[in-house]
Amino acid sequence: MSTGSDVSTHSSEPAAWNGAPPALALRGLVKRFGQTVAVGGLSLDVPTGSFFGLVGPNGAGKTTTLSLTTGLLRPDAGTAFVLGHDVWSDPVTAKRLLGVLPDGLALFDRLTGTQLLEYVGRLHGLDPALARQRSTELLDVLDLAQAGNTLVVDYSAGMTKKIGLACALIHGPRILLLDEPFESVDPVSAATIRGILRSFASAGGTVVLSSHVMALVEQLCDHVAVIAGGRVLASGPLADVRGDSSLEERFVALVGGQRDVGEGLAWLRSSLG
Ligand SMILES: Nc1ncnc2c1ncn2[C@@H]1O[C@H](COP(=O)(O)OP(=O)(O)OP(=O)(O)O)[C@@H](O)[C@H]1O
Repeated sequence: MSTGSDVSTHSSEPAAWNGAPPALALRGLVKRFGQTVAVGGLSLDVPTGSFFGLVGPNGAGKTTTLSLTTGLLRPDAGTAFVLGHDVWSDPVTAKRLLGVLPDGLALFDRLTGTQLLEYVGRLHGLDPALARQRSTELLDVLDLAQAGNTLVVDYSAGMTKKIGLACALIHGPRILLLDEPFESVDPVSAATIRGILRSFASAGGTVVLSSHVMALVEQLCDHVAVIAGGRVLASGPLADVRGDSSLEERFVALVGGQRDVGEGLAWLRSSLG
């Protein structure tokens, strides 16, 4: 397991690999928004073929880190390598390898689900017949077939998440980067998505997901990184990070800050009497 202290020894120098590069190598990523340091010198390796969980408290910098990794946000310092390709100096190659489900994704929501998927497939260079075949299959597997002719703007939150996932999958990426993929998704669809992701990983694909649900991360992921304050507090194989405790206990111990309400919010209780 690596911890925040040894992570700080990474630099933002170009990476050199011993053998095959990892799926993702983040090197000294920094991103500020005004006075806020969202990501403060974050370095992390995601092994190829791993099922990697990113966990951290609200505002820890998970979404910003994923956006820096996918080229959606430009870092103030540092860079990200996708299978050895620098996201900023070789963006086309790097992005072709990625399937991304961003947080609060902006979809072309005046298209129907079918149109959107075929459009995204064509953008990725699929020929029309293949884009259509894959979109039909994805809509079917994700239980969206009935909604294929509905405008995406009229989808529920969970349906929007699922069509976003389908968009991330349609070109057959090597690495999936998924920001809260299970948020708002019903249990049956969640089981389907778990099945899709597991079969992708067991075929050699790499999955990186962020989640606040520790039980889910423990169930799915073989590697995990705990992020807080824009830095990695711990990362490595799940069993090493977790140790003898549950991931949730380890998370709370690392991150701290749990508030005891005590006598506070008295007005909330008194209004009941
Ligand atoms: N576009 C932005 N403008 C200003 N501040 C931002 C912006 N995006 C993120 N931040 C700030 O950067 C920090 C990290 O935010 P980020 O969304 O990356 O955290 P997170 O770990 O994904 O949080 P959550 O679990 O709540 O989704 C927070 O303090 C947030 O307020």
